[in-house]
Amino acid sequence: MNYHILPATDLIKIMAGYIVQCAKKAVSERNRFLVALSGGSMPELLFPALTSEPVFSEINWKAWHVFWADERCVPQVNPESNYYLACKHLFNHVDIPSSRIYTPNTSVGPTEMAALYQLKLQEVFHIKGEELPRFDLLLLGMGEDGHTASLFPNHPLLKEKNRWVAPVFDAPKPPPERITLTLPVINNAHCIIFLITGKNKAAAVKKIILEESAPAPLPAQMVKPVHGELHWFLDENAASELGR
Ligand SMILES: O=C(O)[C@H](O)[C@@H](O)[C@H](O)[C@H](O)COP(=O)(O)O
Repeated sequence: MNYHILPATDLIKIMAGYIVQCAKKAVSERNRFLVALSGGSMPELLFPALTSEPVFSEINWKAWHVFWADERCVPQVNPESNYYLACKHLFNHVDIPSSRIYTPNTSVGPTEMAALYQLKLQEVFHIKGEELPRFDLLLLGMGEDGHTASLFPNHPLLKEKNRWVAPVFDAPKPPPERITLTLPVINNAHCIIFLITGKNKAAAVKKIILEESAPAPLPAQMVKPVHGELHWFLDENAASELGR
């Protein structure tokens, strides 16, 4: 795991630079960039750094294929929707073809929404047989309880082995109904970058980094790419209990 601890403005600049490199590598090796976004504070904090110079022109936006690590089961026009936030802070400012933005269908219930999203992954990643989708980049946040995507502490979905996308009916962070990528898919990514800011995350960050061998690991702690890179970008507030 690689930690980057910096004041918030520098943190976002450096993180944007990593995203540029990751996208360039994917495009040069595989001709496209498969990324999954998160919601929460990330769109507002990070996306303005991607949509403005010097980063904006460094990115081949037409090569992006965009999924979500999780989505809330709310209409897409609802400000609680992760798609809505991505539109506001990213899609409205860049030229990603709309056919490459894979928005979960929120007009059906969580079970069908998750199943349809899994089929979409299968189609776009050209999966046949037993393989797992392999994202070039997953952008993840972490809640103060240590949840990531919509995988919450002590939830049975932390043990999911088969499904790539699962419905959630009981998220402790509202809204309760969501869909989420599961750990096997998350941990199969080429690169995973967490953005974690704010003092309210400091206790969970401390627990994860300094008490690594706790008996019940927090969801964010279970994110360990099998054959990929893991980066944690922490602002000084989130890192404030690390006793550096
Ligand atoms: O839709 C969501 O709720 C998210 O994708 C979720 O996993 C988020 O990333 C964390 O809760 C952190 O959110 P904050 O950055 O707002 O603390």
